[in-house]
Amino acid sequence: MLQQFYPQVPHHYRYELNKDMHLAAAHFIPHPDAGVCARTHGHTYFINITVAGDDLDDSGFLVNFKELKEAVHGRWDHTLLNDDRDVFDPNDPDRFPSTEVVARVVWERIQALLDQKPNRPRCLQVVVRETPTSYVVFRPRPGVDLR
Ligand SMILES: Nc1nc2c(c(=O)[nH]1)N=C([C@H](O)[C@H](O)COP(=O)(O)OP(=O)(O)OP(=O)(O)O)CN2
Ligand SMILES: [Zn+2]
Repeated sequence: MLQQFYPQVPHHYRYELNKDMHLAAAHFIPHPDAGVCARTHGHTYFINITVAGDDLDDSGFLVNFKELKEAVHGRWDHTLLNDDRDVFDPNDPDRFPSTEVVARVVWERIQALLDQKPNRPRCLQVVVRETPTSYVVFRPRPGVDLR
């Protein structure tokens, strides 16, 4: 995919899959220090999700690629991210829709999906590219975010 890159996550799982997707969404950062980003504007986010595990499910999948897309694209494509008040909060900087927070909440949503699977895959990394020149990598802390 154009503009995509693949930082490696060290691990010892037998399988690793990666799912790329893009997401058209608007947002604003609700803080005066954000400058022009405090105004509503849009991006085509490029997202890469890395999932790993030792065991496959009954379909021979670590997890169905389509489920990963639905969990993220299905929720936020063509939306104003700030409107999703279950996830984003204008009164809490840790829940502003910055690239950092978007990367973390994508991880949280994907890992919650994976936690329901009997083969227990893990999401090891989420990359969110907001513009051609700006991206964030989120990796869970083993034993803290990821069990
Ligand atoms: N650490 C962060 N910094 C900024 C974020 C962010 O989410 N995390 N977001 C913004 C704006 O929302 C903006 O959309 C992106 O900013 P920027 O990369 O500066 O965009 P440009 O296209 O103007 O970048 P150039 O490289 O200067 O062309 C701002 N900061
Ligand atoms: Zn922006």
